[in-house]
Amino acid sequence: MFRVLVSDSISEEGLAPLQKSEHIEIVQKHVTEVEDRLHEFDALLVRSATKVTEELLSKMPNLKIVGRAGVGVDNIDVDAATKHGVVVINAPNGNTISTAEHTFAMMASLVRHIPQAHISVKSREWNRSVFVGTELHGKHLGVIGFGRIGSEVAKRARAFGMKVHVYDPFLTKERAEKLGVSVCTLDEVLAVSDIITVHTPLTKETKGLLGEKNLAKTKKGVYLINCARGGIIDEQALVKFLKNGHVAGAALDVFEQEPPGDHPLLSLDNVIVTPHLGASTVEAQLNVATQVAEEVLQFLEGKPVTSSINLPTLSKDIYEKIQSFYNLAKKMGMIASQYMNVPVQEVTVTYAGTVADLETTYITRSLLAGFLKPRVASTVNEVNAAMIAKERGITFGEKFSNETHGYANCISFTVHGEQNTFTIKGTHIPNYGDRIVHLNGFAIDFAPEGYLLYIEHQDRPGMIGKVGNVLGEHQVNIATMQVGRQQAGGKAIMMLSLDKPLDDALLETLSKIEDIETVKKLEV
Ligand SMILES: NC(=O)C1=CN([C@@H]2O[C@H](COP(=O)(O)OP(=O)(O)OC[C@H]3O[C@@H](n4cnc5c(N)ncnc54)[C@H](O)[C@@H]3O)[C@@H](O)[C@H]2O)C=CC1
Ligand SMILES: O=C(O)C(=O)COP(=O)(O)O
Repeated sequence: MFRVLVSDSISEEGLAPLQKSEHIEIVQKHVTEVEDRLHEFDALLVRSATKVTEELLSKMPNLKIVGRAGVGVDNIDVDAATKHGVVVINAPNGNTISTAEHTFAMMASLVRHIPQAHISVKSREWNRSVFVGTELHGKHLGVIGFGRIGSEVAKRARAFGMKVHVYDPFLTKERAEKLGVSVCTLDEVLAVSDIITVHTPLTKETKGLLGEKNLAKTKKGVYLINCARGGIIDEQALVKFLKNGHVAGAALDVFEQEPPGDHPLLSLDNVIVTPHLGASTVEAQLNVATQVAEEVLQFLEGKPVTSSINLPTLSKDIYEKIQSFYNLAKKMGMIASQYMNVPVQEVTVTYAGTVADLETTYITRSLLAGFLKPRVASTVNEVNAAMIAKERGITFGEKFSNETHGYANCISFTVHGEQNTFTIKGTHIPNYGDRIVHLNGFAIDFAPEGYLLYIEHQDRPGMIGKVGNVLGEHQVNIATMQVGRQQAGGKAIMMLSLDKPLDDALLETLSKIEDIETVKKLEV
């Protein structure tokens, strides 16, 4: 049974995929109302109100996934989530149209003074001359951030006969041409626009992007719109430029602090505001809730997520292709880690054959997670494996090669310790399974599963019998056994799979058999 905490107001209808599952219990309460139960939850669903902080995450040790029913994840400490091995997903497309429409509603309201006129008429006034507006037709619209919402705003602006100038450092000319907008530098947008609307995420680069310096580069009488994130337009600077008349008016759906409290902006007549309503439509809420509910359900069922913020995203098709390698890699990592139970500085994974054409980043993360699992007390998985490796000073690299050793695909994993190096090679054979085909310089062939016993010894007659006897005497049944050697009479290895785990005393007994050099138990 999985428990999902829905902390913000999320469409009931959208939660249906989760509600239908008999393996899921949904609790719809704010995180602060279930302080004493936080450790029970496997998934957390939020909008922009709940702050998913490091502190909250550390109170939720069972948490596996945070679903943001919306776009912006600035209320989620994604680095902390990654550190805790918690996947963060969002619903990037579901509220695009609603937010673009809201931006447009704000733009029309702003230049035609609709909110102010509305209040005036409701106050029994009839002041037509005070509310003379300007047309949108023929005006220059500056769009800063030309992603999903910015481009939908631009389409609507073109339909209104506006000229659209776009600044987005990641925008290709090709995409801009397709949408009939002109690509500009930030300074060009600032200089030419009658109205500027921002549609970027809030990042180090965009925080205060429209501050005093850049506002001074705008046309006198410019209108500004922010339906993206509070802080992209610096609020203090905005107050100054509204008061001195350089900025004719501003329409704000978002604020640096939400709610903004008694902010000076709210006292200015040329500022119109809404309480973060961009995504608040029935349609958008249904879309985003359905999207995250479906993804969370899939994830809890062990399937891939498609809109993860802190994992490489995979389509279902690609996931199905890599799944076998992903499992094989994890097991190889676990074996290597237990074999080299010493400090490790560097690991390298090499892909050859069909696997080399797949999304190997994901496979490498799985391998690293398997490798770190026996070494790390806290949760380690594909989400945080790279971060934990880095924290522990383990460098890791990916290579590609043509050496398949006769298999259709081959993954090699080399671990460099202070004194020695260990290499394991594995392959996945469809309809047969995972096989380890090379271990520390020996050709071998075994399934990486269950309780394994690895022995390095001198190749002498009777070695197998001696090991079999000791195990038999201690009631340990051998399920399978594989041997390998470099040359007759030289160094040899045995890999046994056992029906139960070995205790350390028995391991000690085995290591004392003459000509046995190394004994290791490996659990996969
Ligand atoms: N008011 C509301 O209720 C809602 C607000 N939003 C917010 O709207 C914003 C845009 O959302 P989407 O269009 O879905 O995101 P998106 O990711 O599709 O687009 C963002 C664009 O900003 C561009 N960008 C990034 N850094 C930039 C910079 N320094 N200068 C200029 N451009 C930059 C990116 O290249 C990208 O094209 C986000 O902040 C999101 O959180 C989204 C939905 C609802
Ligand atoms: O999706 C976004 O980025 C939004 O800002 C929408 O926020 P909300 O879900 O309405 O609290």
